[in-house]
Amino acid sequence: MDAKGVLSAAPQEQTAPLKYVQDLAINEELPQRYIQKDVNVNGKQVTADDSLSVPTIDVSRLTDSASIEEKEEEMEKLKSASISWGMFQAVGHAIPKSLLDDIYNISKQFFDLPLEEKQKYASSKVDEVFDLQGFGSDSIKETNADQILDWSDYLNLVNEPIADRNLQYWPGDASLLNFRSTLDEYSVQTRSLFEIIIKSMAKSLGLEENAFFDQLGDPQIVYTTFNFYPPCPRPDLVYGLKAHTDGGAITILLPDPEVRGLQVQKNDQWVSVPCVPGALLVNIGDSLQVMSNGIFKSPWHRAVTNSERTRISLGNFYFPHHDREIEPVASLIDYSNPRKYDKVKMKDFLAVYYKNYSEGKPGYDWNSL
Ligand SMILES: O=C(O)CCC(=O)C(=O)O
Ligand SMILES: [Fe+2]
Repeated sequence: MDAKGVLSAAPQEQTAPLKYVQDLAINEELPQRYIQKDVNVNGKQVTADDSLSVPTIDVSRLTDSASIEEKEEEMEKLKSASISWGMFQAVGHAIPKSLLDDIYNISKQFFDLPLEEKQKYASSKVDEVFDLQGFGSDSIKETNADQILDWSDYLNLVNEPIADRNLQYWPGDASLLNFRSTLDEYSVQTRSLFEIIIKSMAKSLGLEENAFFDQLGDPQIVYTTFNFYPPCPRPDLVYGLKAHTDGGAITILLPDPEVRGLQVQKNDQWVSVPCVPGALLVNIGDSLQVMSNGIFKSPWHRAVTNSERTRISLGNFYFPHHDREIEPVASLIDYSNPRKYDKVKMKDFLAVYYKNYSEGKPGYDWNSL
């Protein structure tokens, strides 16, 4: 999501953030509540097996500019990546490198603003279900007093539908020139990429191309989250973002072009995701895992910290509308793959998802409640 703050299980007061992590990184000793108790965050669990690497999909080969053979071949790769990893590097996506550079630079400029300026866009308490927007940092939720905090600040925005944008949280030109126009341009382009991917994913399973897309409803909800991870004095003990699954159908992530930090779990091992210039990282979220009846995986992933360099990432999260009900596509249910999930209203799904998220559990365990 994000996850981390955009959603809230129920209307409730939220404890104000203790501090922005950017401040902590400069000024203070590491507070206890960021320290993981039982893991060596950057330790042995990370695989050294070089043959385990996140697959790459050439999106240009999924479009009409490709031959039938190319399309079939790439669709097969997409299917296999979605089943076995739930994550891939998207290349050939037609979004100009200059636009990726612009949106990255704007993100960096936002976090570089003086704190008083950023606080103009600060998240306030949760006043509506599923609505914590703005600039903030991880905070202890009432539902989970033992929560260990993530070493990151964020700016969360509802991006689509455009009518639902809450512009008080969107840095305006007086703070940061071109923030809105650049994010707009980036979002138009990532939306086309999202549609190509989700339709190709349906076709790769032999479904009609809108089988997943239509379940998302109209309007769909798109959240944009900017993640800012300052250098951390104890990267061995502290997560930038604790392990989680994303809740939407698909996430399109612009990872930091130079600083690694994202890790994804595969075969019970953590695999570090390399920086690939010009690529976007796509991952499946819990709602698409449900719609695909568990055939596609919503991967368990996390961001680790480092002691030297700031890292920034930017995610666009494509969600079904809160009022939609989602369920496995009927033709993906059969004797060999019986129904894994009941029909569920997104609102109910998200309430459980967010609770699980803050407790460090996979969101899709909602079905066990
Ligand atoms: O910073 C990253 O690489 C991961 C971000 C992420 O997983 C998220 O925002 O949900
Ligand atoms: Fe994520």
